[in-house]
Parts: sequence; structure tokens; C-alpha cells
Amino acid sequence: MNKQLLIFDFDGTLIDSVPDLADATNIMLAQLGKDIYPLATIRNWVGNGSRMLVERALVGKIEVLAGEVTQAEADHAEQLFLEAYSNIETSKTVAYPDVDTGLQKLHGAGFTLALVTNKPIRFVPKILQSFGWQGLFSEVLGGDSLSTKKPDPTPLLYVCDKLGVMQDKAVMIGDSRNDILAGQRAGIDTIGLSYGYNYGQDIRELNPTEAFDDFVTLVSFLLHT
Ligand SMILES: O=C(O)COP(=O)(O)O
Ligand SMILES: [Mg+2]
Repeated sequence: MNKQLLIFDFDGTLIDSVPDLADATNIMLAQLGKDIYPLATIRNWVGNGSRMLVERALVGKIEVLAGEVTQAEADHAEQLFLEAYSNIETSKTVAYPDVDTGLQKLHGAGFTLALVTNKPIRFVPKILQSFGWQGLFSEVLGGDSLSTKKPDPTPLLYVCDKLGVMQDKAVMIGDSRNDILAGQRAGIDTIGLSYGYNYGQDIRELNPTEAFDDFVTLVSFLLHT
């Protein structure tokens, strides 16, 4: 692929964070006296940042219609969610198999690594630190670091610009439609990983440049093609 800059997504790509996200969601729902949901349901609500997750949980479905949740209700629920998540964010979160050694290998091989997640940025340093990854990434953006987030292309273009890398030397690697669409809109090649969270849809349906089912195959592709 001959790339220089590898832009990674975080949740569903490097880390399986849904157990903690689901617990924080259910703590919030319970505090509001609402029904709680199984992990398998909440998993399909992750991907568009914490505000969207909270709104989906409040209505109990992925589509939130205009007027279904008031701004005040969502603000209050989001505050409860963020507080709960900040207490447990690294409790059950694990790295996917072979991600740790894979990232070290890619970094050691001279690739520049960046992280672009839709997760609020305040949660990112502690999680990176818990895996010992804080020194690996040359640039880290959260969903609220800029005024727009994936699937908008701006965060990817910002990272290329900041690191002085042309789009054709970068690749966006992620598990969800937001990653693939952001890459396609930015004119950046994309690699889809099939094991994460993509609203229950096969990532290959988004037509990424490449798609893999595990991190070892991804790393070997990046190192040898
Ligand atoms: O927190 C989210 O909504 C998803 O985060 P991600 O962009 O790292 O997958
Ligand atoms: Mg993701």
C-alpha cells in the first residue's frame, strides 16, 4: 500500500470498550428510572459519540426522531453518562487480540501513527495510558476536538495537514461506516476491520479499499505490501 501515515479509529478497532460504555449507559438509564438494555443492543448504538449514544439509549432505538428527546433531557442524561463513564472507563475495556504487538511493530517499522476517535477527548489519555500506548501516536483527536467529527472528513484532513502528509500517503483504519465515509470524503484510502461495531452491518458493504477480519492480517498487509 506504500503508506506513511496510519490513522486509527479507537473504539471497535483497537479496543473493545462496549462493556464499559454499556455499563455507563445503564447506570445513567437506571438513575433516570428508565429501562436498561443488554450489551448486544447498546453495541449497535456506539459510533457517533457520547451524545448520540445517550439519545439512542433514551429512546431505546438507533433512529432518534426530531423532538423525541428534549435538549434539557439529553443534556442531563449526557452529564450522568459522562460521570458514570469517567468512573469506569478502563474497568472492562480490553485491547483486541494482537493489537498491542501490532501497533508496536508498525511504529517500530517507521510508520507515523495517529488516532481519530469520536469518543470525547477527555477519556482518551487514561485509556491510552492503561495500555502503555501514549507514546505511539503523533496526533490524537477526539469527537469534540474539532467542530465536526467522523463521518465528516475534517478530522482526517486536519491530521494529514498537521503531520505534513499528503492524503495519498495516509490510510484510515476503522470498524465503522463513519471511518470509511470520512476517509472516502477526505480522498484517503480506507481499511475496514470486520470485528468491531458497525450498527450490525458488514463493513465490506461500505466499499473500503481493503477489509480484514483480524489485526494480525492487517499488520502483515501494511508491512509487506
Ligand atoms: O465513541 C464513539 O462513538 C465511537 O468511537 P470511535 O470513533 O473510536 O469508534
Ligand atoms: Mg470505531
